[in-house]
Amino acid sequence: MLKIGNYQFKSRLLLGTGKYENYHLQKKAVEVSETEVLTFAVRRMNIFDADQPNFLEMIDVDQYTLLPNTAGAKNAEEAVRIAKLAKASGLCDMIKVEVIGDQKTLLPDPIETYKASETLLEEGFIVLPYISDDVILAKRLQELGVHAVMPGASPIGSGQGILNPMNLQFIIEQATVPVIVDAGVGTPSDAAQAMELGADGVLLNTAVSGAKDPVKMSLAMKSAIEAGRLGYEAGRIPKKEYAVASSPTEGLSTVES
Ligand SMILES: CC(=O)[C@@H](O)[C@H](O)COP(=O)(O)O
Repeated sequence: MLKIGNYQFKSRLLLGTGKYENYHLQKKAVEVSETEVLTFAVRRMNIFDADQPNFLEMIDVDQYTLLPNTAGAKNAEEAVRIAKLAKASGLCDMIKVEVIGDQKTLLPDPIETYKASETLLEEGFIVLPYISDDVILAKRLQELGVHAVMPGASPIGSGQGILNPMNLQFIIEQATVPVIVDAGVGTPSDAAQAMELGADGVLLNTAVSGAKDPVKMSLAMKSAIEAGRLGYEAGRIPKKEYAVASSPTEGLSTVES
């Protein structure tokens, strides 16, 4: 079970809701993923305009936890405003804090993310900050009281996979809250790697929405995350420098020639 604040999820895959070719394809991709959490950018979705098409109308919203995110915010003040708007509209009290500090790399601003998280915690939100794979920032945020940390594998939408597995491992080793690897996952093996490292979950969007066959990729991601988690729980064998025979050679009668 993935536990974030007072929420519990069987699935460890969290899906974004942007950039699909059409809503029908998206609906199918979401269904096969068996995700329980869908994140969406409050500012970019037409949730406040009844005349505009809205993906949420396509699905049974009661089946999902809708995780609003503050994408589009450039500072803490904007992120807090977006989060409050989402909460006031009756959406989830969980918020993915996303404050982008640079439009070219789309990397999160650590200082504004920290400030926004602090205010939102004071306001009673369940706070999930999206951060770079910064070990110390993850530690400081969890000391602040956030409910999960969401380090990026690589830049949003880049599909480059986990660029610094050592940093992720350090974040996971010291974690007292769930670690959700968020952004940059390109392939099922990236997602499996995150889970094998001990991540509690993976949030992804582009790898599925941009795939040639999003429905198939969604299924592949689901399987990879489950396999990676199983592998982590099973415990990998230690790496050795030299070969060790797989078949036991001791205690066997030797065949003389
Ligand atoms: C949907 C969402 O929240 C994105 O900001 C997220 O970070 C996903 O990134 P990818 O598109 O790289 O999976």
